[in-house]
Amino acid sequence: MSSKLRMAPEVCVHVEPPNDLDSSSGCELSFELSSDNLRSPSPTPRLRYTLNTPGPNPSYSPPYKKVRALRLFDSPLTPKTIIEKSAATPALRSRLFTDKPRTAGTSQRSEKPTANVNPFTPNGMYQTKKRLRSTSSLQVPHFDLNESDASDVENEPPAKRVPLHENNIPRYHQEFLELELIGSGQFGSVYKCINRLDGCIYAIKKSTKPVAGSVFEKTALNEVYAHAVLGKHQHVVRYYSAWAEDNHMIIQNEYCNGGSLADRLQEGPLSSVELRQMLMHVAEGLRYIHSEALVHLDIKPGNIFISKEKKMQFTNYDSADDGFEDLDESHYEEELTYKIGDLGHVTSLNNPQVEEGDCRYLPNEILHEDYSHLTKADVFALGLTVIECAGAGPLPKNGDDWHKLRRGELPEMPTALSRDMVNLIASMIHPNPAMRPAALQILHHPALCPVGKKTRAQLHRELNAEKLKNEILSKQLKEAAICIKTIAPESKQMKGVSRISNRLIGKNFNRSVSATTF
Ligand SMILES: Nc1ncnc2c1ncn2[C@@H]1O[C@H](COP(=O)(O)OP(=O)(O)OP(=O)(O)O)[C@@H](O)[C@H]1O
Ligand SMILES: [Mg+2]
Repeated sequence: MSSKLRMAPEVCVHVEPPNDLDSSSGCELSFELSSDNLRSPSPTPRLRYTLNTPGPNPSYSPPYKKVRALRLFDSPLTPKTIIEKSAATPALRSRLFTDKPRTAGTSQRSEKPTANVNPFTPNGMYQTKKRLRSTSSLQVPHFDLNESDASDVENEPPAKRVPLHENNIPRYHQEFLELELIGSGQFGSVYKCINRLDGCIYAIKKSTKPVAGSVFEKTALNEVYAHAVLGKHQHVVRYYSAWAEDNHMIIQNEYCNGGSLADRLQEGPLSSVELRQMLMHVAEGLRYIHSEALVHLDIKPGNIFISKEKKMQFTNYDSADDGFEDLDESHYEEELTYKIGDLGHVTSLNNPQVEEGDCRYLPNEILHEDYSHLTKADVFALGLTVIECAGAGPLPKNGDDWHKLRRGELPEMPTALSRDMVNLIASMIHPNPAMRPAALQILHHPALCPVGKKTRAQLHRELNAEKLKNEILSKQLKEAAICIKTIAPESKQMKGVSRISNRLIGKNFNRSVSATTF
């Protein structure tokens, strides 16, 4: 593309912009040289210029003050070199030129840097809604004065704007050290990796097949979109990043060191306490997902992950050398957190694109394409997950037993469960989805909230009282330690006292109990 200054009558100069110069520069230039800006002739021009203006008496002199200001005529610079120079001046360049060449007829919008629109973000959902509204208004012809809205939508660029195959980045081996394969499923294989830079462990999921440009690209992106939106909850596997490499989709997630719930079930059913905890955690995760107007649609033990963490069970106090070294050893206990993962089937409640999950956990209504109670499909799948964890697995894929479960009939469950728990599970697999509890109702059910009759305020009061008691006991313990130190004058004697105190308090003795002995 070139901007053209007409020179009359003898010379015609083409101003060739640099390769990355777009037509906007031409626009500016031609504006600058408009007839409005014509000024008086300049002294002895080397070249005689004229503007291609409709006005009378075209001048054979430099056309206007700003061009003279460029010192075109008393410097060896040609218009071409001026533009080349200006291209090298960032401030001016950024004003004049955009980074990408603009082709004729390309709209302003296409020059924006491209990025996908995540359909699960509020903005993405809004755009989908608009698109749906416009489609439905096209299907039912009517005189809608709100046309501008629909035409806006037609002009909307597509949500997926970054072709994966054009965005391959070789990050995997550069950034991560592969430790081991930790699992594989329908979509891909998951590797335990250590990030070379931050030294932390991650679960990296790689699609088995190249997805870029294939029908699986949408599914792969769906998982990334869902992870990106649902990345901030204790009971949802955390997402860090995703990219395409060798046309495969790669997702970097939080590593759950306890494996999947399905792996855990290989060791036998959960106890009633474990079952209660698992149900509470997954229901919390579901409540969060549903509150974001999304549904998981593939809840099952293989997609619930366990994170094991050593947690200190006792408040630590000042660890100065007080002769109570045994007591300073923190008492750790392993704490399990269940997290919902594998978000490949997530869809939005506003515009459900249902991809049926595992048939063992699928409720009847989804098979009949009734999507009016999608959140309850997750509740149903969680109900069956609980049944499996209580020892009634493996669940049937079809046949009479499959139908029995869909009729709401509970199988034999080896784990001893309270009546409340049995009632809760039965309600979760109710044949009528409307009758199943919502995730929040599960959390408030007496089976999970045995203190359900106590109000929040009451629970807070009790908690504060316990904290206060704990604080007083810790203080007493500390004072006792100081007291022992001051009583024992010599280190030899001190050793004796320490021995006595060790004997008195004991390594495995509960600190709060030992404090009461003073
Ligand atoms: N974040 C993680 N931490 C630990 N292990 C994981 C993690 N993610 C996946 N895994 C392991 O990899 C297996 C497969 O993972 P995932 O379910 O995400 O893959 P998939 O291909 O989508 O499976 P599906 O067959 O359910 O579609 C899991 O069952 C689990 O054993
Ligand atoms: Mg899975």
